[in-house]
Amino acid sequence: MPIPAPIHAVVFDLDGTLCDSVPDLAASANAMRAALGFDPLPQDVVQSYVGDGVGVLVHRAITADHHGQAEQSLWERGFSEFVRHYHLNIANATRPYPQTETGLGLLKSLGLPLAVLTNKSEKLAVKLLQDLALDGYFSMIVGGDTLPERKPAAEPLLHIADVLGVAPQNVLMVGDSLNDILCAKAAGSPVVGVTFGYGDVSELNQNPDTQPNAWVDSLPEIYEQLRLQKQNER
Ligand SMILES: O=C(O)COP(=O)(O)O
Ligand SMILES: [Mg+2]
Repeated sequence: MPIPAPIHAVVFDLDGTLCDSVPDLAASANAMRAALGFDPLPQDVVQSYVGDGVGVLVHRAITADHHGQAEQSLWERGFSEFVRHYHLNIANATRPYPQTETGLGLLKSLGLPLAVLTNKSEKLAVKLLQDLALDGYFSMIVGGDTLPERKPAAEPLLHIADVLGVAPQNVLMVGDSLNDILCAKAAGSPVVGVTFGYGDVSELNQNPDTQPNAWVDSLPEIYEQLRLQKQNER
């Protein structure tokens, strides 16, 4: 399925879209669990806890349950231990996906402003993008605590569209998970899913409400589609 034209700006999710951050998130979740006296969790279990920000990740990692709510004082100890450890180790093993930099460079060559919209806190997102040397590609970085609401709400994407001066229907959201797709649909923006992230592609495809406009296996595929769009506009 083609991406609806015209696209005047592209907004990227971070974890599972621009970079594989699960190894460091799992290491920090397990450092936190060790500090609280709990056994470590496997990396794929921690992966299933990613996408709603660090506060929710800490609840899930303490209770070892996707829907779990830790007791308040335990959560506070866990949260401060997680953030302390993660801040120091945020880019130990986290790397951009193989085609991330190529894709961002190609999209910038089309003259499109690029932004990041993540549920990570803004401070951690900025640090991670700086440590991965990706920050220079983006005109804006919006985190889960930048505004009163975070993904899947439309607010942060509408805010980015507003600041960039682009109508929401001309902003393309690129993400790996349900929250990215729901946020884009709520904002009235087209959305592309990446098949290499943490979302479940077949589950998301089962329902039109959670299905993106298109799927790609790499970011340069988005460039190819937008380049053809631009050619056809001339
Ligand atoms: O859960 C998080 O901390 C962030 O996840 P996201 O970058 O995919 O929004
Ligand atoms: Mg993601």
